[in-house]
Amino acid sequence: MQIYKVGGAVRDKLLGLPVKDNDWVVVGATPEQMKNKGYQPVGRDFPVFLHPETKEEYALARTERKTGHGYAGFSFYTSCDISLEEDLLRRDLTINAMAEDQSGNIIDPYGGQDDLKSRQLRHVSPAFQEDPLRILRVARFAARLAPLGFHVAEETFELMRNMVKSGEASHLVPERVWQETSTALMELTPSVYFETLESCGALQAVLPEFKPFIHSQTLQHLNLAAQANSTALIRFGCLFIPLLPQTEAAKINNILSIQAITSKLRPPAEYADMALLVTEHSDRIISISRSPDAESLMSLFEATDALRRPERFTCLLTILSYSFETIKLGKNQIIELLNDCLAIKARDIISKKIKGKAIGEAVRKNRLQWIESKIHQKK
Ligand SMILES: Nc1ccn([C@@H]2O[C@H](COP(=O)(O)OP(=O)(O)OP(=O)(O)O)[C@@H](O)[C@H]2O)c(=O)n1
Repeated sequence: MQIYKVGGAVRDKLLGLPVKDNDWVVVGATPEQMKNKGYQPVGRDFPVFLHPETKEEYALARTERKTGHGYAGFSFYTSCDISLEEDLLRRDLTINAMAEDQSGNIIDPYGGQDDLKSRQLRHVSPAFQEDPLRILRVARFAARLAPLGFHVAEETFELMRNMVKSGEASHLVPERVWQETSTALMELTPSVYFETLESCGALQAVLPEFKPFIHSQTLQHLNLAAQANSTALIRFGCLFIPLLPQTEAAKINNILSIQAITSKLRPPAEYADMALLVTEHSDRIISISRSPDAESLMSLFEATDALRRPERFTCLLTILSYSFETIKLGKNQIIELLNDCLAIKARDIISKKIKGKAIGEAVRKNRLQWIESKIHQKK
C-alpha cells in the first residue's frame, strides 16, 4: 500500500500557510488490511480510517459517481486498483487535487502548482458540477485567498453559473449551507464569499433571505470586523447593520428576513438574537454615539437588557461601532458607563425610609445622575 498526504495540507504548505490538519489517501489497500494495521474505521459512506496514534484521517482511494441531486447524491467506488490520479480527479479544485508522497515529492496531475502560481481557483474536471456544495466552497476559498491575489477562473465561474441555472444549487441542505457560511465568515475577507455567490446567482438561489442585507456598506463592516479578528457572532451581526435612516417599513422587512434566515438555516440561537438586536437598536445606538444624553442611554440599557447581559450588550456595541462615524460617545465609553451603573447597587443606597418599588426607582435615579455627570464632564 502507498500513502500520500492530500488536499488542504499540500496546498497550504506550498502556499507557505500554516497547515491545520493532514488528510491522507491510501492506494492499494483493502479495509481489512487497514484494520489489521490498527486503523479505526470511521466512514459511514466510504472507507475512512483514523490512524491508531495521530488520529488523522486516512481514506482509501475512491472514485465517485453521481446518483441523485445535491451533496449526498453520490455513490462511491473503492478498490485496491483505484489509482492516486483517479482519486485526485474527483476533487473540486486543482489546488486541492495535489498529493505528496512520503519522500516529499509532489504529485500534481491537474496543474495545481501552475494555478497556485497564477492565483486561480480552477475546477479539476466537469464532475465539479455534480456537487453543489462546491459553489459555496469555491466562494469560501475565494474569501480566504483573495488577499493573496486569488480569484475564480472564468471557466469555473461559468460552471457555477450553470449549476445555479440548472437548479442543482437549490438541492443544498440548509445545514450544509449554514456550515459553509459560518466558516466563510471567519475567512480573511468574508465579503468575497457573498460577492462571489451574488455574481454567480447563488446568493439568490441558495441564500435569498440574505439578499436584502448584502450591499457594499455591510460587506465593508464585515471586513472591518474580520480585520479586527472578531468572533463569528460579531461578524454575522455586522451583516444586519441597517442603512440609515431606516424606515419603519424597512425595519419590519428586515425582521421578517431574519426570521426566515433563522427558521431555514437554524443558526445557534444567539446569532438570531444578535441579528434582531442590531436591527432593533442600531438607530438609537448610533444616535446616542453622536449626541449622548443620559435618559436615552439609560433606556437603551433597559431595552437591551444590558444590565443583566453585559457581554451580549458589548457584542452589540462592537458590531455597531464598525458603523460609527462622527462620535461623541464611543463604544468603550458606553461600556464604562454600563459598568458604573452595574456598580451602583440597591444595597448601597437604600435607607430605611424607602421600600418596594421605590428602591428600584432610587437606583435608577442614582444611575441616571451618574451618567449625566459623566456625559457632562465629557462635553
Ligand atoms: N465537496 C468537496 C469536499 C472536499 N473535497 C476534497 O477533499 C479535501 C479535503 O476537504 P476539506 O478538509 O473540507 O478541505 P481542505 O481543502 O482541507 O480545506 P480547509 O483548509 O478548509 O480544511 C479538499 O482539499 C478537496 O480535495 C472535494 O473535492 N469536494
